[in-house]
Amino acid sequence: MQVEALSQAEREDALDGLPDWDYEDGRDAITRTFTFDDFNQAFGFMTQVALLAEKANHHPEWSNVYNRVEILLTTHDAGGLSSRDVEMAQAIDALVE
Ligand SMILES: C[C@H](O)[C@H](O)[C@H]1CNC2=NC(N)=NC(=O)C2=N1
Repeated sequence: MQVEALSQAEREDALDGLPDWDYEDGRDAITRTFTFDDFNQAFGFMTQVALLAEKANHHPEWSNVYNRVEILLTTHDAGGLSSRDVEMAQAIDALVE
C-alpha cells in the first residue's frame, strides 16, 4: 500500500502528540530509547514490538544493549516520516504505559 511522507504541518502535529519521541532531522525519523530492569524485560518488549510490526507490515530500525532498546521509525517506501510511523509509535507507547 502506497503511503506518503507527512507534510511539515502534519509532522509538527504528529510530534506534538508524541512527547516521548525525538525527531531526527537528517533521517526524517523519530527515535525513542526504552530502558528496562534487565535483558529479559527488554527482549520481551522487543518481542511485542516485533508482533506489532509484522501485523502492520511496518518495521522498526532498532538496537538493543542489555536492558536498553533504541527504536527509530521512518517509512522507507515514503522516504521519510509517514502516518505509519505515528501509528506504530502510538502502539509502542501503549505497550509501556
Ligand atoms: C514490501 C514491504 O511491504 C515493505 O518493504 C514494507 C515493510 N516494512 C516497512 N517498514 C518500514 N519502516 N518502512 C517501510 O517502508 C516498510 N515497507
